[in-house]
Amino acid sequence: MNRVGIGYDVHPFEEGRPLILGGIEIPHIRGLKGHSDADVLCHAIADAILGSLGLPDIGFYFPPTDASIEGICSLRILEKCAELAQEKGYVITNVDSTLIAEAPKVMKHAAAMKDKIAEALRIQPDQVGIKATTNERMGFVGREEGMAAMAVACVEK
Ligand SMILES: Nc1ccn([C@@H]2O[C@H](COP(=O)(O)O)[C@@H](O)[C@H]2O)c(=O)n1
Ligand SMILES: C[C@@]1(CO)OP(=O)(O)OP(=O)(O)OC[C@H]1O
Repeated sequence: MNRVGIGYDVHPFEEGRPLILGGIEIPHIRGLKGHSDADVLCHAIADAILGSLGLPDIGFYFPPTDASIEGICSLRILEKCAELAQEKGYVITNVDSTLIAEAPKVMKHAAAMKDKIAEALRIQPDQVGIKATTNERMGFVGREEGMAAMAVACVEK
């Protein structure tokens, strides 16, 4: 059986934090705000996988109220998603994602992000899609107030 899930996330920028996307630190003048490392791309991918498995969303497994996960590396969240898929007898066929951000340009880091995400999900880098677009200067992304990400995941058993 094949199943598909979707995920979406958004985080505001915050001065003085590192910018973590796809499990790597990307040079930029500021990072994203969050209870976790605020890796908006990994969060969208996590929700896509959880959705494909018919499970509750990321906040169920990693509640924003849980002080013990403050600053958690979102690759750990993807590892949990891979565990849950395995427990339910599914393999992750592929994930695809789009980061929506005015700046910085991220595609030069796509290969490094794919490697990290694939390792956490126990799949191959070519099973991980990463794309990026600006928001053509429109809306909160266009004003550089934050970033958004969307993702889909396919699983099979
Ligand atoms: N944060 C971003 C946004 C975009 N890119 C790359 O630039 C290309 C053009 O983006 P437009 O929004 O102007 O269409 C896009 O296809 C990406 O390759 C990026 O690297 N980082
Ligand atoms: C993983 C969590 C934990 O607080 O990360 P946050 O940084 O709060 O990010 P968000 O995408 O708003 O919600 C997911 C949360 O469950």
